[in-house]
Amino acid sequence: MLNILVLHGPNLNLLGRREPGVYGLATLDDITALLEREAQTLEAKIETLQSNHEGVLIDAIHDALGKHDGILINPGAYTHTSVALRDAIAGVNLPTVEVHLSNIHRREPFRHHSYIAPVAVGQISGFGPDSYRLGLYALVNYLKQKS
Ligand SMILES: O=C1C[C@@](O)(C(=O)O)C[C@@H](O)[C@@H]1O
Repeated sequence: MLNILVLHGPNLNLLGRREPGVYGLATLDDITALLEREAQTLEAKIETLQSNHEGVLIDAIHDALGKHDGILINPGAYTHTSVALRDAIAGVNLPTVEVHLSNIHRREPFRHHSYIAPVAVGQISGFGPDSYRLGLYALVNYLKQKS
């Protein structure tokens, strides 16, 4: 059974009350429940972590080696700032899919650039909680085709 690490970056613990006009009303628990259901359908397993700290996310990526087959990540604002997160993903070389609730490309210019995208298999952006569901689906299918 494929084992996927789901990572959420800073401020995503506030989902549900954080800028609902941009991010909607779903909480992180709602998204985890959605992903658990999708994982069951795909016959995959997920493990979830949210952190507001760059180093904790980097450690989790390192720890994924040998434990997880792929990574689904919403890096939050670290998308646009973190060379270290990008290097961690490149370093472990585990297939990674980047997701965003909002469409980062139709928002402020500083959100248009992602340090993560060049080291990801792909990016899904703009579909609210469905970005995660579609991302998990795409990642699992990618891994199944590879093996
Ligand atoms: O924290 C976030 C959330 C986000 O990653 C999204 O899911 O739409 C988009 C980022 O620009 C922002 O900093």
